[in-house]
Amino acid sequence: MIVVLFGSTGDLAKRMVLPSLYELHRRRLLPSEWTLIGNGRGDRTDDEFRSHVHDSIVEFGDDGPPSESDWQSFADRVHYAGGGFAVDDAGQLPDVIERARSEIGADATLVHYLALPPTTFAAYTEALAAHDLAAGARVVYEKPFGTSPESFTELDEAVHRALDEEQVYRIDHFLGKESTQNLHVLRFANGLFEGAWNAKHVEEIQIDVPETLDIADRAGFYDATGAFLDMIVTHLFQVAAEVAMEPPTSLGADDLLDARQAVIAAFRPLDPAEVVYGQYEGYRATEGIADDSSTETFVAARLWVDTDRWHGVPFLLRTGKMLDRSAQRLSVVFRRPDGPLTKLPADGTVLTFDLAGDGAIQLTLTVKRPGSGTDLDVARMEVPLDTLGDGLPPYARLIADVLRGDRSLFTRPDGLAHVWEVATPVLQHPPEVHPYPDGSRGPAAAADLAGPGGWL
Ligand SMILES: NC(=O)C1=CN([C@@H]2O[C@H](COP(=O)(O)OP(=O)(O)OC[C@H]3O[C@@H](n4cnc5c(N)ncnc54)[C@H](OP(=O)(O)O)[C@@H]3O)[C@@H](O)[C@H]2O)C=CC1
Ligand SMILES: O=C1O[C@H](COP(=O)(O)O)[C@@H](O)[C@H](O)[C@H]1O
Repeated sequence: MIVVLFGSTGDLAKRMVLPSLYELHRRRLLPSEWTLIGNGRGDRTDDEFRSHVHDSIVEFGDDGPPSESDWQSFADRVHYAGGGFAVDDAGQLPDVIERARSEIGADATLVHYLALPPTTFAAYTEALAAHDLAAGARVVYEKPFGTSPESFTELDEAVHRALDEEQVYRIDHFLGKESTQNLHVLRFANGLFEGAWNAKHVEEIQIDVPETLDIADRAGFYDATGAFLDMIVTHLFQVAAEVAMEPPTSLGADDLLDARQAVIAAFRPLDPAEVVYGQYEGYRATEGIADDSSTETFVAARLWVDTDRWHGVPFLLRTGKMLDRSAQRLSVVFRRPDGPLTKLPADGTVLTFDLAGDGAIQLTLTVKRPGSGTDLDVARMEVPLDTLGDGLPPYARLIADVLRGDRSLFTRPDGLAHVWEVATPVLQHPPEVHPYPDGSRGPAAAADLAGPGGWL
């Protein structure tokens, strides 16, 4: 297997892709014969690139500096091909690939990872075809796959001129999180939940991803993108689809992918009146951000899923930068049962998937407080997923899936095409942007979107 990492000197490569490849190597999860070729527009020697890879692993890997023996066996397989890569000039890449093929086999599968600015995806795809590097290859696209409905369609067409859909892996790393995958396992493995996974029993779904992070490192990218495209129509929609999907025929790759894409087609186009935008007060003072920027750094939205299962159940989505805390929580809020007990708390039965870090599943229940009488209390139990085994970080997990040829945790163009239809009313009529203090909970207007129990 020959992994070509385009954009290998960039931010994502440094933070995620290179440390993940090393993690897979350390855990012996890479194929027995593999080579990594970093690509970029500048010129570097193999050793200079290896040194960059080492620094990335030390800074962003999970386990600190690599051991000498693990590092040496990794570094020996790392090469660099400079001079860029374009239709009219392929730079050094074809020669470096030829050398790799002569070492590990002429039939080695090519995996191209496009860790590049999204505006360059189409041009690099065309260049792969032009230089005969597309046939039989797997190609990984970072997010966002298109930055508008029009650019999505153009990119999709460019990709399918060069590749069959089976060759394409569009990454959304929230699908690679352990807790996200546990959503369908927990639901379909436990009658307790599958029987109650519908509008009769569920009051609302909340997907809440507040971040304390600012955008200083990525001002240019962020100001052109905003929270709605960066997080809502990508990660939060995909997670919503994981919750909302109908039972797939099996948990096999194609069936899971089908089920997720099918339910996205039932997402109702968002109503701008049900979307709140905010911008943190210090945003415009950031270097690289215009004094009058109206980019949203916070979004709260009420999404409806038009299937019988979810009729009338709001999916409340919220995310923002520079908030008072960081969390990634998906909560299924169950309805209060009719019956002899009155004055039940609105959030007295909640199943929560903590998507951050190693992940956890929490169950909040209304119980009787010990003692005389029937005083109620709300208690929470938790299963931290790392107590059950050693999971892989999301990027490592998804890269391992690409290497195995498993597309179940990737996105598909039919689903993405509908995502743009759902987003269009908001893109055409963006809501007013409410300022919010740095380190706060976001604009007060967002509170009104939530149901009787408020945001959890
Ligand atoms: N950074 C992050 O945290 C995340 C990023 N992503 C996605 O990953 C992809 C890469 O992001 P990121 O690494 O931050 O991006 P960068 O801006 O760091 O760009 C990556 C590399 O692309 C190369 N490049 C090739 N062609 C061009 C070009 N025409 N203009 C500019 N650079 C070019 C550059 O390398 P060289 O100069 O060597 O050619 C650059 O270092 C994007 O699609 C992004 O949306 C997704 C999630 C998180
Ligand atoms: O893709 C992105 O995700 C991160 C949050 O993801 P994490 O799980 O790695 O913390 C977000 O901060 C960033 O803005 C967005 O581009």
